[in-house]
Amino acid sequence: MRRVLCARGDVVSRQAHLSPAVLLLAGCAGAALAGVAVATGMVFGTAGAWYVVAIVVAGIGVLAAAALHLHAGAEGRRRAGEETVVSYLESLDAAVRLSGGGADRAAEPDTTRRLESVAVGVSRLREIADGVHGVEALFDMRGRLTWISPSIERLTGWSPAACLDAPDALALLVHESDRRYCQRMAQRVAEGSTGEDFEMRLLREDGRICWVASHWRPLGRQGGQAAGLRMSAEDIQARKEAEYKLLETVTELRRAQALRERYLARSNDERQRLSALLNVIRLGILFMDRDHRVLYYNRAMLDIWGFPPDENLIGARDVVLQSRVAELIEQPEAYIEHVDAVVRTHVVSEPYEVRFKDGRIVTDIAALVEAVQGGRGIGRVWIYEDVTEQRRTAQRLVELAEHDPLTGLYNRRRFHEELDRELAEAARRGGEVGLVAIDLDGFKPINDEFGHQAGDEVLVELSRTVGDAIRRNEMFCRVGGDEFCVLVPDAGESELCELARRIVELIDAMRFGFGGRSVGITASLGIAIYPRHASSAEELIAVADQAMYRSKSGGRDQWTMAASCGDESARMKPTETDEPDRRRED
Ligand SMILES: Nc1nc2c(ncn2[C@@H]2O[C@H](COP(=O)(O)OP(=O)(O)OP(=O)(O)O)[C@@H](O)[C@H]2O)c(=O)[nH]1
Repeated sequence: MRRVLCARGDVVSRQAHLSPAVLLLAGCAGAALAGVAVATGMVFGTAGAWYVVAIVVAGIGVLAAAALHLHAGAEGRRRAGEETVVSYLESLDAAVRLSGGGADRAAEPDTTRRLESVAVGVSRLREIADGVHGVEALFDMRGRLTWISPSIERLTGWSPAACLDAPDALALLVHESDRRYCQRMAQRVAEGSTGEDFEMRLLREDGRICWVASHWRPLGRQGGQAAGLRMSAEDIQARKEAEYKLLETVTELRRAQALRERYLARSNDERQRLSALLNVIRLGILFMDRDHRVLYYNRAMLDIWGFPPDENLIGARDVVLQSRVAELIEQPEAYIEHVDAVVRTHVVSEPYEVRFKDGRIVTDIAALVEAVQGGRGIGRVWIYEDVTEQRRTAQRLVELAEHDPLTGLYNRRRFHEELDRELAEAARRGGEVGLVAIDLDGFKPINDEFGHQAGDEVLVELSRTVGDAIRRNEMFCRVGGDEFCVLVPDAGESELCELARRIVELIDAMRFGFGGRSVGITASLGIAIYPRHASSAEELIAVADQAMYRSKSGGRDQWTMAASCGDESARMKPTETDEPDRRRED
């Protein structure tokens, strides 16, 4: 007899089939008795009577066999019923224990009361089975579903009946990706494992997926052999969705983190490259944030402002920096004023020259650092450049361009510039400008006789001697080989004559020792005054030269004042009658 716990929790006892062997045995017994009766009738000759007896006996035999079999069937059913009852009692015990009942009821001897209890227990079991939240399912050892809780319908949409009718309940209910694993777990339990816990996906009737936490347990294992398998499944879809969401969030976070790290690494690389670049350039770079605190600086900045190479200025306020550098520069107040003015503007500042006490010259330029998204600037960048060398080089170039390299006096180029400027100024103010032209007498013979070096010496010494006699507002220039001139602003005739006289005397007094001999030299001078003698620079030079030539032609070692503008002949060409102003004092 086979017992099946169906979906409603009913016990269905199937009628035992009449065993053919029993019927055969009973028939044989009846036939044997009939045979004995026939044989007896034949022997004793009372065949008709014995036939009747035989038939009766055979009938009795068959009836006896049938009675015996029926008795045996009833006994089997009784035993099976007892087994069922015992099984349910066990379940009931468990149910009663679950529902808080005492164990003593099971010990009551009265069978009726026990059966009533069994009925109550069965009813409770049904309630429990119907009301379980998770899915409970029983399988036989061949893997066939024998019962499943109604909750399967809520979970999957499949009714219990549909599950029971399915040829393979696991194929119906379990997602194909997890099916083999589920079967493997069941197999392990069938082979002796006490239980297997795992998670799997159920396939809903509508095609969607539902995650469950599953447990395979052996059912009624006796002597190591399980009577069936029980599968429990708890709906964990919400948890799985939360896990998925969490996983997605974590994945998203990881992706964002990886992205951030990649950008950070790239940004660090960029910063390193920029820092390397900024550290090799000679410009001092200083970034101040919008709160006037140091944000970044390079090595050159430390160097320019005299900070030690390991100085940490990050976060230092601008006023602190200013107080640190104030003692290094020549006009700290003016510089601080300049900085204050710059930070009030939003434009790129004009280069500002800072002079250091040690002679260095540094320029600064500042610009607002705009925010990427506009709005307020995020700080200010200051760029410092030590221009000391540049200035020195420029100064040297200017000197070379404006000075005579041998004597250091201003050269012809600078003389012309200065002459134009002075004439313009005199014209504007209605003043006068005097020009004294000087040409050495007999310089060539010194070169020829004592060498070029000796000539140079004469030129240098003369420049120094005459230069010492020149006032600060006067300009002494070398305009040719042995030609010089003095530009005298705001000078009257008498002053110019006095100057010429002094120069003639100074040169005349000079002595040089060449070749063991004492050698002297003289000069011829000509004086012209703007605008009295000329109306332009070129004309003034020409008039002064003419006066100078008159000094030469008049015997040298003397000076000559140019004739007045009205005296045409005096300005054009000296003649015998053009007596130069000999004002030379011996
Ligand atoms: N040593 C030297 N000689 C120079 C330099 N520049 C020009 N000279 C020479 O100066 C001389 C100038 O010529 P002149 O003015 O005719 O010589 P001078 O003998 O003074 O003639 P007068 O003016 O007529 O007396 C030339 O011999 C040039 O070679 C220089 O830088 N150094």
